[in-house]
Amino acid sequence: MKKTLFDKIWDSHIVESIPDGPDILYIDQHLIHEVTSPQAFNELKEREVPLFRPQQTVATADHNTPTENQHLPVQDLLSRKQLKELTQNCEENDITLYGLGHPYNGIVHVMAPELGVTKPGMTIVCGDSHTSTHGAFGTIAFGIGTSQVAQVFASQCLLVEKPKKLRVNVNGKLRNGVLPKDVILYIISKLGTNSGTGYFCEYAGDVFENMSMEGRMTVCNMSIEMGARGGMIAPDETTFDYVEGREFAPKGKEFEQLKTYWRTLKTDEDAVFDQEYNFDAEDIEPMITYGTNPGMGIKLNGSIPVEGGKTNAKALTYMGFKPGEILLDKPINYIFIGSCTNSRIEDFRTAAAYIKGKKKAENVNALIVPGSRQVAAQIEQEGLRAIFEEAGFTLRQPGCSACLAMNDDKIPAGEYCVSTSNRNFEGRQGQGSRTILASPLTAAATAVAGKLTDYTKQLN
Ligand SMILES: CC(C)[C@H](C(=O)O)[C@@H](O)C(=O)O
Ligand code: SF4
Repeated sequence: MKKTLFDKIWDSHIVESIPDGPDILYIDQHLIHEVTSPQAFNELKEREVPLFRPQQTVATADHNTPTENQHLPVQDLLSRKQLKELTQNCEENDITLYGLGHPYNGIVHVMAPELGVTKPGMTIVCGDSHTSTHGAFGTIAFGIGTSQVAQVFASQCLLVEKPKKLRVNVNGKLRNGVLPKDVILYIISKLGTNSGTGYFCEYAGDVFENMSMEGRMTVCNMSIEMGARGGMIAPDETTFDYVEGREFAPKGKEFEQLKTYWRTLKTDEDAVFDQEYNFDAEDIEPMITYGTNPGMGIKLNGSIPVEGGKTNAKALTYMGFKPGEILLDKPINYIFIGSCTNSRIEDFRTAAAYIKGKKKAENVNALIVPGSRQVAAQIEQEGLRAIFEEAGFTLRQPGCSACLAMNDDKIPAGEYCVSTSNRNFEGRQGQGSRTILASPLTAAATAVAGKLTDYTKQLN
């Protein structure tokens, strides 16, 4: 039978299949962070079950971590306690931890790929919904709940129902100034936040084939925002080149052998999907969201839909917008370039290229937060820090930061923030804060103009 990329990886990881029931799936790599691991460790302790394969788990601290003075003891008591707990749990269970201050520390979905922990053909889980990011490498990667974290700790396996299969094809050539973030915001705005429920999504077509790994990660990251369990892109030469030479990537002959296997990881022609959607690259323009879920997206120079039902009315009240309103030229006081969606080096290169020689507007607080220590180091090496600082942007240390305000980086109530993160839920960036999701280029241009602005006119 013809198989999809998803089938190939899934089927090769089945330890046992329960007839008409779930599969027991082998998990190659478990990633953990401070927020969703403590209960799972406690469960193991209570039941006196040892960790089965600690060498297949990697830990980082990212959600609660401060983005300033990371060399000092953490000020916030709750965060300090949680980080200490993570350290202790990792020590007691022989788990490698790249904690705060470690050169490999960063947001879990940024540091694992850049270290070569994430590789094609794997199964990867983490107690975090945006684990879908790793699907960019042609892996089956998805978020799990805390009790499942304990299950993986104890058995390196997961009891899980095989999801249905969905494919989103985008063909053609993207317009100038349209970034991967615009592509995924466009897809979600067209399909809605529930379209992926029960499915695992494969992204296919010219647009993804021509995308960098950073771009592919941005796209796969937001799969969960259309309800999909995960998203993936077939690995190709772009993927292999990215993985090659990374710290934990296989080397030499082993790498070459793996590459031969990885090349087989693509959907067979004529393989059947349960659902399929097609889009034209030429139709995609820079996107922003106007509401309180990531599906409420419009073109940067478009207008808010007039018809939208109750959710829309509630969302618009929260956002302080009106049906039919055009958001271009709307004054914005905060921008945030960061989060596991857009905090990789390419995102900062794009922003810096636009910002270079310009200044942020007086009214704007512009926050730049790299996804990892390695990205921070690259920003330094490539001279991007000077560009950001001369333009009046604030460059901080790595972490989830203002993506979810579990730390000190919060957007004040009532303020708009053009943010490169993935969620615009009520209060997501701080109580009463209003998030407008966008690409790093839209965020950078907003900071310079002090308002939402159509930067495409400035591009040549
Ligand atoms: C804290 C964590 C459980 C959560 C997630 O699962 O996504 C967070 O990362 C988020 O983005 O909301
Ligand atoms: S950056 Fe945001 S979306 Fe990503 S893991 Fe952290 S909190 Fe979740």
